[in-house]
Amino acid sequence: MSVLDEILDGVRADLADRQAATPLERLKEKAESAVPRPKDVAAALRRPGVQVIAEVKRSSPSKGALASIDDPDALARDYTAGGACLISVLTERRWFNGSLADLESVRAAVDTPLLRKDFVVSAYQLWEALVHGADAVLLIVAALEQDALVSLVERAVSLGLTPLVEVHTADEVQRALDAGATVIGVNARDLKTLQVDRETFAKLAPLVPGDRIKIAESGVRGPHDLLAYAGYGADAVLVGESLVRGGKPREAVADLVTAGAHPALRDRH
Ligand SMILES: O=C(O)c1ccccc1NCC(=O)[C@H](O)[C@H](O)COP(=O)(O)O
Repeated sequence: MSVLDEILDGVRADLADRQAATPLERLKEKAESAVPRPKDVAAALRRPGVQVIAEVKRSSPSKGALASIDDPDALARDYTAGGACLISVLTERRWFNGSLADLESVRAAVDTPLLRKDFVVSAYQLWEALVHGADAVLLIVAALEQDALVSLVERAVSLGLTPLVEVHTADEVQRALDAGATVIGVNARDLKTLQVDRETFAKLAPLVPGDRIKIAESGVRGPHDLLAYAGYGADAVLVGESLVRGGKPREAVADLVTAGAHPALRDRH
């Protein structure tokens, strides 16, 4: 069994518990009564230069505990002050020590668009994302059969959520395009082996049509990695570990944003 399979088993078990506690109809009532329409995440990602997506990440399967992050809203404020265009909030509990409460807390703290970073296998999780303040939601191609991926992309869009469709192989790029993805994340991390290969983006980016938004995920240690990804056409980078471990998240994001704003990178869309 791969790491991804293990993660998905736990996700399905925890999801069943939440569905038993809060029926879908209740989520829908909450969404219709008290939730503003999600923000236009694609517009944020299409701003000039290479954008920075900053992640709230306490732990991970590959590195274990990273940072306690007792105050996710304070971290989100630092990310926003540094210039992040989108904040990724890991909500998976067992491996990442995240929660929907984290998403809700960050939503209350900043106006920056938010990505629910989880292992989505059901439309119920899209409604959860909406109700807890997300503007975008991660859909991992490797975790989904094609019919489920197509259905979840359509459902997310119908709810106003921007699907960030994550790939790691050429076949998954094609599946993402076939599903209508407009925002494609290329994860340098193989979710089955946990190995990080920063060359993955260079290999797959040419397969993504120029009218789609390309995000380079994982392995960004600093501005040099952002510039390397930019050289292969990244519109944005998604960064977790180096930000939560570095001790100065606002400054670290600002350094990445400055690199992404280099004049040579401005006219890219
Ligand atoms: O980070 C992991 O170990 C991991 C393992 C299995 C599935 C997903 C995983 N991480 C989610 C991500 O993709 C990263 O959190 C995100 O791309 C940021 O990566 P990094 O900057 O390297 O922390």
